[in-house]
Amino acid sequence: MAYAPGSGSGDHSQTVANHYNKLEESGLEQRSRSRIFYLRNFNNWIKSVLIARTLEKLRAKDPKRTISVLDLCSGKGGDLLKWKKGKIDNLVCADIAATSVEQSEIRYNENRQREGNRIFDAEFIVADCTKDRLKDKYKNTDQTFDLVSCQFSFHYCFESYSQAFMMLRNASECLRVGGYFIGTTPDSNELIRRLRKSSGNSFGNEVYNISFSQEDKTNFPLFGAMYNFHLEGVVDCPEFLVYFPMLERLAAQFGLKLVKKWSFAEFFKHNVRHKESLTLLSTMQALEPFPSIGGTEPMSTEKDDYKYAHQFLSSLTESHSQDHRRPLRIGTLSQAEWDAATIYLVFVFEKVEDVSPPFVATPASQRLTSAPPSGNSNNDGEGSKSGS
Ligand SMILES: C[S@@+](CC[C@H](N)C(=O)[O-])C[C@H]1O[C@@H](n2cnc3c(N)ncnc32)[C@H](O)[C@@H]1O
Repeated sequence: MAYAPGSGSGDHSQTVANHYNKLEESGLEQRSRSRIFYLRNFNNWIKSVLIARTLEKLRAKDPKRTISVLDLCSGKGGDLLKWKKGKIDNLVCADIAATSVEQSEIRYNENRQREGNRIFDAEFIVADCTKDRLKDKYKNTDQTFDLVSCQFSFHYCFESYSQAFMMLRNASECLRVGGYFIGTTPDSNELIRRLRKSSGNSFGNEVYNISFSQEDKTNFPLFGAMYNFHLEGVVDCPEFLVYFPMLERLAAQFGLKLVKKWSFAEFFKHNVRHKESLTLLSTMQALEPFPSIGGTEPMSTEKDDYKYAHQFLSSLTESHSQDHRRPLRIGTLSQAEWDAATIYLVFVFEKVEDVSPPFVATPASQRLTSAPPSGNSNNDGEGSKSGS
């Protein structure tokens, strides 16, 4: 199987913007009734931990430093609270969906009022982060960042080489040396592995579905490898495979070096050992109580969806003393939600040098010989891996 050079077949940015603009903001009550209530909370937990750990790393290097953040594709401001908890000083949010940007600005202003102005300063920009140069849009012409975050959105830029180039330019151009570029995005190896296991051109379950329009399961273009992603009640739009070795290569041109890449499963296992992250897991209701708490129905009606939780609980019960009064209860995700969560990976790049970016974009794809992903999930581990 090979990745072939490609430049993307069409412009889907507007389709994506329209989709997110139309998306209603759901209230807490509505969210808690959603089939993916715990999945959404789990994804939020991943982001919270990633953000908190990265801010810790920045502060360990220089405790007194003020912290400026760029949130690329910031959406409706779902991470505003995380930035507040992280006690950052400045935030710039940019997103293509004008309605979302407006909603996030309102949310920020309400928050600022409640806090008597004692929260970070913020700026909100409507922009296509894959086509517009953000440096030209910041209020502060000398703007620099310590952290750039791109959550659940980076994949949109792999529509074409020039879009990926601009996204990385935006991510790195104002990032200071020693700063980090962090994000979450689908793992193309995992998507292709699941696609190949399926009999047709799509796969999924009751909470998510991914369908490819191309018939060929062996060759994918480096850019513009499109699939439709459907997540129950939240997302239904075109996305693009991010071939990670290509991302690393492009990032290197902008002075960004991969520090770490984890699958969500690895990230969870690693961070759940951390006391604060464990506490946060329960505060954020990121896992479903099993067995369910009196009177509440389990999220999934499929008994098999809790097979592993059941086995784990039985093993605990056997080793647990019999005289306790409260029933043993653990946290889990239904299998369908876990399968949707484990499509994703977490990445952390560090800006290691200020480079003059190659502003004339010679498609690196032209220079990349076929570089097959192994078809194995989570196999790249730590550090960088060349794509050719
Ligand atoms: C799944 S949402 C994630 C939002 C936010 N980062 C979060 O984690 O809550 C994807 C976001 O990417 C934005 N987006 C998609 N393509 C974009 C582009 N080309 N430029 C800027 N934003 C884009 C969408 O408008 C949407 O708000």
